[in-house]
Amino acid sequence: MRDFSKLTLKADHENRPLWVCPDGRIYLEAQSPLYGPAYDFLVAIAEPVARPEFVHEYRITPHSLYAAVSVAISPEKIVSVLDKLSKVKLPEAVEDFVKGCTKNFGRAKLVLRQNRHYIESHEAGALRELLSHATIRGSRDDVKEDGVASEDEFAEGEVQAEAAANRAYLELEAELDEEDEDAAAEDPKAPTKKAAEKAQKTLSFRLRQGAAQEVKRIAAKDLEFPLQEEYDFRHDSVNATLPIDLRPSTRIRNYQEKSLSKMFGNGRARSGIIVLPCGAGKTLTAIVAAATVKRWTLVLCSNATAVAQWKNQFLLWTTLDSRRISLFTADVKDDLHDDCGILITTYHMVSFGGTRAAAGERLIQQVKTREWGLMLLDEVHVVPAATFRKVLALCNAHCKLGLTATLVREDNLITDLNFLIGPKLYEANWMDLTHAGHLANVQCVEIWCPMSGPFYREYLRNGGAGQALAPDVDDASSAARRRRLLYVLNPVKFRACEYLVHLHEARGDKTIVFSDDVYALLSYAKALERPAVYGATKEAERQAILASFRFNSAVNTVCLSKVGDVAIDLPEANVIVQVSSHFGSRRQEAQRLGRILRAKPNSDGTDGFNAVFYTLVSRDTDEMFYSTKRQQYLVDQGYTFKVVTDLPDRGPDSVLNTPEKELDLLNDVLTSHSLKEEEAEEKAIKDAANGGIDVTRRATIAATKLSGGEGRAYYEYDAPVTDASSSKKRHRLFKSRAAKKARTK
Ligand SMILES: Nc1ncnc2c1ncn2[C@@H]1O[C@H](COP(=O)(O)OP(=O)(O)OP(=O)(O)O)[C@@H](O)[C@H]1O
Repeated sequence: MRDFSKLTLKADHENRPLWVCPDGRIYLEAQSPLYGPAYDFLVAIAEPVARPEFVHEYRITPHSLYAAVSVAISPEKIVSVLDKLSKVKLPEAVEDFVKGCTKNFGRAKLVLRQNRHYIESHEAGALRELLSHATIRGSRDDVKEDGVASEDEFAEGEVQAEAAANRAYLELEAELDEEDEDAAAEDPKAPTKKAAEKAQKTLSFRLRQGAAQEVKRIAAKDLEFPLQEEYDFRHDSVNATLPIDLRPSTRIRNYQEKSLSKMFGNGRARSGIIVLPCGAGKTLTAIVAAATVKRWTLVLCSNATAVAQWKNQFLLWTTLDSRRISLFTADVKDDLHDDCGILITTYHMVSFGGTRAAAGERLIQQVKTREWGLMLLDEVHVVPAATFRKVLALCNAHCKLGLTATLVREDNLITDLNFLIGPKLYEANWMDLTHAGHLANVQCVEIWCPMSGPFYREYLRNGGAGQALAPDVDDASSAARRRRLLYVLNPVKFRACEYLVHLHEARGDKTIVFSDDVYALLSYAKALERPAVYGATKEAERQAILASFRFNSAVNTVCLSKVGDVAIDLPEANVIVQVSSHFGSRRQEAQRLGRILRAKPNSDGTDGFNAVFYTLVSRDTDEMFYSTKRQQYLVDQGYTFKVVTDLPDRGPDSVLNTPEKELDLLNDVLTSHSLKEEEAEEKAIKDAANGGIDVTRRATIAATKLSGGEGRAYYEYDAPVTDASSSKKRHRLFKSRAAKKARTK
């Protein structure tokens, strides 16, 4: 419990939009006339935590401050603007935190010259602090042979190396000491010519090949000394220029411009991450960055389909000659352009450690030895941490731009991204983009489906709702799988899905039925008589199904497995019916919603919504808990979930309209223990990513975290579950428990 009652309100607090709390939390009133400028400022200096309709929550963290300072917002400015916008007197703790966290920012830089990394600083003390860490010291290359570091100074050191391994460090130590002494001896009020020269002098030391990443990580994490990465591309006289310009018809939107202005703030290119919702145009934003830097550009995608899409987008938005774009995938290995060009490939193609064919080997050597001007990293949230690190260690780029829709991962690479790529440069607000018409206005609906009696009985026998496994069920993992199938194929849920598919087809909508479980997906597709695309679907068949969904008005529904979460482009889709989801993954939920986020004209004009995201959840099962957890990210972006407890079904027209058919389905579920479809799916997803991009990482979460409705916003339609009429729809086990509880009260 946080008590902020001692904050001192300013007299004119009504005119100010922020509450700044001593623990670094900031609350923004979204109705304030100053919302626009306050939002722009906050998004630059703090992390958005939740942005529902009326009050947004942000938090100042060392990373967010690092990002702010790297886009040239000084600590003094952060403090003064916060104070100006705050309704309360700025807490001292906040001021101290800002100053403490930012004291080292911008003091040293990591720069690339002739394909080698250097740490540069104007301050001797900064380099000494960095070199005080044994690993950084050990990562230092010989400083004398490159001639870049001020050789005279380093050579003047009086300390003799006692051990060969320590030699370079000791020399630098001595030089840095001398530099400090000189500086202290000078009168700060009347700087001499020598002092002025010294102030301009850039000290640097060179790092061993491949050590830059680790040095950056240690500097940021252990020494709280983030190394800035900037590329002065306009004055790069070493690397060739790429003849790339935007087409005259290309117009970028204001949020795309804003994100780019953070990247190119001072005429140099800064490394970092741009976070834009799915469908908001990350690709074009990155293409504009490439057209600004105009140097060798390496684009890394999560799979081969995305590689082809990127090439098309470069040709669509720019005047670049297609011969300057090379692709590197399992099937295509274009040579790099002789002069200057763009290479589009996948993370896996670069990180692959096995034996390559001659063409692949030749290309990868070029990738490794080239000094890339810009590296564009697509979908940074889905790449496995090890692959990511390997790719970044292999390729040297002056500037790295990461792109993502959701800066959430179920592993801890998110904090690592701050030093592997750079700080978050910009994060757009989903709701602002929706209101401006750049994204579809999506209505999120959760439909609670009671379990049918026989299915629930089996669910409990197999260990559902905290029950012990029935004596004849001995294999816990098969039981878990069976439980999952039982709630996914719950006949009530099936009929709800059938109803929605028919409803939206009649309205001329384009509907995607999503199921993570392939067995369930195929069962739904077969019963609904609609096409399905999943991991094992052959490429030609997949293309044919997706093309007919997009362009044939007679094919308005497609069933998709998790292969559809990334790199399947279906801009026409405006309805999602999610029948099965992968545990509690917030990222996957956001990505799925992203499939229907492309801006579209109102299809029916109801309530201003032009897309619907239905999640069907079997009541009183584990799915309820997972669903809450999954929705958290979207709730934080301002989406509200309407809960519907009583959806009509197709009655006698349903394909599951008799108890006998339900029992047949139950029988199928109970006899289908095999995991082979799931294994085939995993393999196909990996193959699609050229062997190894894990898009299905499972979350390991404490059970307690699954149970709370923390921060969840929803409206319940129809009768609330606690009222007497709704208890009729409850499963009898819960009814008898509720009755027992009532009796004991
Ligand atoms: N400035 C713009 N002007 C016109 N169209 C744009 C603009 N920016 C993006 N678009 C269009 O918006 C659509 C979505 O763009 P894009 O595929 O880059 O989005 P994304 O953010 O990468 O989405 P996803 O995460 O789903 O891949 C594309 O059809 C693109 O052509």
